[in-house]
Amino acid sequence: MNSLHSTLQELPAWQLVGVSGLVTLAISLFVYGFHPIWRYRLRKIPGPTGAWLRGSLPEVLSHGPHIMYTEWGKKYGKVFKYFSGAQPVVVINDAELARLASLRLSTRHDFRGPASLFTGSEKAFNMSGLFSTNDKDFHRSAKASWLPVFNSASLEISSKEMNVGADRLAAILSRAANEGRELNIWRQFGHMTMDVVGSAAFGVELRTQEAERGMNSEEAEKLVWAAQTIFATGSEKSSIYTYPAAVLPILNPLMKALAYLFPDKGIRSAIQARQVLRGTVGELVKETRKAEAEGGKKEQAPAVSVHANAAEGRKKPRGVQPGSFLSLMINSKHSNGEPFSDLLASSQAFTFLLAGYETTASALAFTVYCLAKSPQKMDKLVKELDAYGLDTFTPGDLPKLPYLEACLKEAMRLYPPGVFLIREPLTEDFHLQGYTIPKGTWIHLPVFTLQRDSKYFERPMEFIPERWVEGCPEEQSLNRHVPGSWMAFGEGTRVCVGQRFALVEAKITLAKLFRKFTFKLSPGQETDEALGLRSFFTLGPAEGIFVTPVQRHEE
Ligand code: HEM
Repeated sequence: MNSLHSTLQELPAWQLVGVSGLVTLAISLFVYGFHPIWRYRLRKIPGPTGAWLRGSLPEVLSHGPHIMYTEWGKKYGKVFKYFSGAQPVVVINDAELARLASLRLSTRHDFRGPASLFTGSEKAFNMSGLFSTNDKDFHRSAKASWLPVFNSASLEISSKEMNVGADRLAAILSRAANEGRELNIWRQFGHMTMDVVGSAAFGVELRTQEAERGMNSEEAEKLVWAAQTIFATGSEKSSIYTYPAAVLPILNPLMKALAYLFPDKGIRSAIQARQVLRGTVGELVKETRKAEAEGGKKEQAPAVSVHANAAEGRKKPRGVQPGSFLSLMINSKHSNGEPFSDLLASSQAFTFLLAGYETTASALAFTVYCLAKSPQKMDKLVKELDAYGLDTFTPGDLPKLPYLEACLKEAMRLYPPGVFLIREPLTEDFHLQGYTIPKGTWIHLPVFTLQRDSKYFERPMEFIPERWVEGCPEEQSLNRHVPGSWMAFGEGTRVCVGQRFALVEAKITLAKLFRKFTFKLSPGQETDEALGLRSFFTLGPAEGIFVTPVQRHEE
């Protein structure tokens, strides 16, 4: 000690200042790494301590929130906290409280992947979609602009495109069935939903499905790649620059500069994927504007991947025509009467494409997965469809198929495409039944965990569609009907705007496919672990879901 003292005394003053500066910095960093202020503010909420600086981010990244939230829920109860790097997160693991939070909070935190390092117009584009925006006025006018696409008359029109999409998929499945070949149904549904979004929303035939390779399939394949990449590069581990910014936010400007100057693979892919999607959508917006200026000829003028619009030649129905989503956006106005800019209109279309594609594909693939594992339930569904007897469906047919609805709802209970709902009180602390959650805390409502909780569902890990069929004994005995215990589409002002569209699309597809096929699950995928279930915000299998379709009737 004495020798340290004398060494310090011998140092010139400037070196002494430098050393004390470094020591102070090291001590501050050391203390900061425990996040004492946040820990104090959230002291009444239990949760894992986590590692210095990184908190529990490594566990969440490596196992996925679906596993960690379930594990922590068992240990810490109905409200718990953890640190995602420097960021405090409160998880509300109670159905009724979670529902209350989703109803009362209308702002979300943004994601942390490469997109969090974007600046300028790229950032503005990213933050202006209906999902990402936190501007309440803009959100209200944007949501109102979206809604006509999902009213009954519009869905009636879109359902034609949905039937076409499912027919194309059936053609692919027929080939596989004839060859006794397995295929990745998750991937196939991904292509189909991309096609449906393309035609129903933009009046464009993307033709991503393999049986229908059109002249634009390469371009469409790029779109699928781009959408997948945006989902895949959403987390902190996608780039070397995102993790440091998550644990030490002070490094954010430096990481932004480095990512700009020396982009790594994660940043490059994220930028490239956005460029592909923005380019496509931007062109569509331009074409739509041009067609509108020329006098409403839009329907003949989709910009890219143009094939004859499948909906051409119909009588004029009342709903929104395929492709008119963009016209709606272009003609939308802010609450002060100002029209949406091209950037805002494009950002909505970009959101439509992203939000409407993987979620619906996963819901479909997991329904086939659950049914393939439960031949008796599959048989019951097939019988319901055969008794109904149709091969082409309109939205009006769907309420007459209660078991179909129950199968989809039950699969989405076990495998909700969105693992948790996201909220953040931005401007003031949030008070929830005795808990005070300071503004700036991320709030997660763990849909996956709640929907598998034995508090709300008897035999929660079993696929029992009957718990959703009104009047079935299981509906009473296995389902406690607690509000908030099934929230696969969210709740409140931020509830999924595409819910009706997704349900019509998924039901029509399942109805058409199970009229023609049953499915055999390839071995080695029977459990979540074997499937390599992974999650970040969305839930999916590691590689896919592999099934062999079996033709029900001779072709
Ligand atoms: C099975 C399919 C789908 C599932 C499971 C799903 C799920 C969700 C969830 C959980 C949310 C967040 C809700 C909340 O925070 O309360 C959401 C929001 C959203 N979804 Fe979906 N979604 C699906 C299909 C679609 C489709 C087909 C579209 C578009 C056509 C779409 C567009 C959106 C948009 C724009 C939002 C943000 C709404 C807002 O913030 O106001 N979704 N979705």
